[in-house]
Amino acid sequence: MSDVLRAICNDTRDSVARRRLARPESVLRQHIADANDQTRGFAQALSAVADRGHWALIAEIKKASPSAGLIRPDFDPVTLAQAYHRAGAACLSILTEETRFLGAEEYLVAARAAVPLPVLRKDFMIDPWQVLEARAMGADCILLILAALDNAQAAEMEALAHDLDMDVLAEVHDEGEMERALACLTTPLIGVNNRNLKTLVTDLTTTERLARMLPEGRVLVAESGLRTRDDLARMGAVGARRFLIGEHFMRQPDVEAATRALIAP
Ligand SMILES: O=P(O)(O)OC[C@@H](O)[C@@H](O)c1c[nH]c2ccccc12
Repeated sequence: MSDVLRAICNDTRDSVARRRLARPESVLRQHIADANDQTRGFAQALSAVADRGHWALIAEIKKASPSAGLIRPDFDPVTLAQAYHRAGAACLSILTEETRFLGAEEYLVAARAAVPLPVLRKDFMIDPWQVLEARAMGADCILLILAALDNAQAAEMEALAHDLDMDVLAEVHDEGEMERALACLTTPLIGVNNRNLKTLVTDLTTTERLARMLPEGRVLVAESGLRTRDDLARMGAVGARRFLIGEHFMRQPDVEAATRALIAP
């Protein structure tokens, strides 16, 4: 069986080596200092919505994916960000991985400038340099995929993100990764990915199984494969109030209407 995650991380390692030559750590740090841009409070924005009893949506901007191929040919990150914002999304998630997801740093920069929402940089973080890069491009939160990291790497990247005032979404897919995330990370945001990144198979019972492992002080983000109000209700039944949804919205001609329809009370 081919391991998609491993292949993507290998490509990412090469691409990071190239990008780092153009913008070494000192350059990124100077850029961050010069920009003097405040982050927007990603976890806080989700809680503000969830605590009022509404579904808190992290709305994803994604042109393509390894499982679906090209999802949205007429892709415009600014139009999509504005539609999500008008529809009441709490936050955005923007793919910056270039090879398999056809993402780009420019998409994140342009979308974030167009709306006041906090933004997750959705990428495969395997090197602390990428955390600085994320902050330099304007990310308010980074994703740490436990399946791609050992505990020491995850903890180091989380500490750096927090130093830079970014939030961290820890992503897990099985019991072992959940235990590791809870043991080595302090972030409240625990994402359960219903999609196995090694096989790309999606199964909503993943969140149902892992939700019960969450202790007090951590909050669940249900990720991937969510398309219907029934899906959200199912995730809600095990305590999820926060959802990360991309492909379903990217396939809709009217993204604003589809977003409203899914998260309406
Ligand atoms: O498009 P979906 O099935 O609604 O899923 C969104 C998001 O969860 C998915 O893009 C994702 C979750 N974890 C990831 C890690 C890397 C790349 C992508 C992802």
